[in-house]
Amino acid sequence: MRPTVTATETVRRPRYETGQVGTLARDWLALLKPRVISLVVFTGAAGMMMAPVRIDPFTALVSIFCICLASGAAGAINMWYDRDIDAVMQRTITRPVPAGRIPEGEALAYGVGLSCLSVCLMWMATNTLAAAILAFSIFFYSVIYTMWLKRSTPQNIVIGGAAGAFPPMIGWAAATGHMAVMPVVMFGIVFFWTPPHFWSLALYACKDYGRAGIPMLPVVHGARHTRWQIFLYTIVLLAISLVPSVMHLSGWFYTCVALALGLGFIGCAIRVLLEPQDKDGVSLKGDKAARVSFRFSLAYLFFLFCGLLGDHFLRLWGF
Ligand code: HEM
Ligand SMILES: CC(C)=CCC/C(C)=C/CC/C(C)=C/COP(=O)(O)OP(=O)(O)O
Repeated sequence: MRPTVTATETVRRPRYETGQVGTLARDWLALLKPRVISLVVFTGAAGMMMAPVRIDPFTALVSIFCICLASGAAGAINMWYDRDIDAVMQRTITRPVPAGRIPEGEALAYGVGLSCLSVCLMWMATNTLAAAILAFSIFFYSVIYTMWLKRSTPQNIVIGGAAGAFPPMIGWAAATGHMAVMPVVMFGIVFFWTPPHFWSLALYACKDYGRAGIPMLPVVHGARHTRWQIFLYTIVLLAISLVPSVMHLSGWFYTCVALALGLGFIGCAIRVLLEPQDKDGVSLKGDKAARVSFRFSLAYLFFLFCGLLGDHFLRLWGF
């Protein structure tokens, strides 16, 4: 059942400029959440490059394009379904569907159409395993996370985070046609990265989520509890990120990168924990530490996977 949104505060709705082709194209692009796609695609490409086989450049490009399409399609379905809550959150009110610039039916058709296209193309270009995981990721993000977990439990992104962790496995499967330990470890890294990534943002977007009636962790259990959870997850993340080193899947270069980034992320989490706050844990400093932690999370994942790739190629070239 679709919960009723309780809008208790009014939010500013921007003026819509009509008749501009560029503006319209930007809206269709915005439906795909392009900045999120960039990192999702990078993790998928990293999974593909870590695979111990040669994949021909054309197939590699098509596979990466399919991950890009699928991630965007899932984002469009997410924005179609969430149009009611996006319309009451300051952060999302300008999105094309709640702002009325793209009709909801067209957004849904776009998301479903691109989903089918991405899976079919992946299947034709690579193999059944890669296409199946791709289809499952779309289903997991748009149905399991968006339609079910997001509105029903504060553990929504812990479980739902699996959707965003599949791309390295998809990349690997596209290159090899089977699974192995390395892509599963990469899945684990993204899986445990997602909670500190998202909860850092949730700390400063808490009012928005509360207004929309979404049970995000800080809304349900408060900011103090969320700060501790971020800290604990960064510790678990450091441990998981060292699994490739412990299992001798990576060498000294990756170990150094993972240690430095992991300690950096824990440092951010400690700053979030110690930030001046009121008795409920609400920041007295405009959530500065949480904003830094969110930005760091993005850099963390990018550079950690760069570390894995760097190590892989260093070893391949005999260093
Ligand atoms: C279910 C898991 C996830 C949740 C709930 C989540 C949540 C969010 C939210 C709410 C934002 C802010 C978006 C906005 O303001 O429009 C964001 C930004 C971002 N997320 Fe995540 N995220 C998840 C997983 C991922 C994954 C797996 C990746 C990539 C591997 C990722 C990459 C990014 C990037 C790059 C941004 C910045 C976008 C920008 O600059 O506008 N996220 N995330
Ligand atoms: C290949 C494939 C299908 C990949 C999917 C990748 C994936 C799960 C990305 C999640 C990214 C994201 C911004 C989630 C936020 O959703 P939200 O609805 O909580 O955030 P919002 O409030 O900004 O809409």
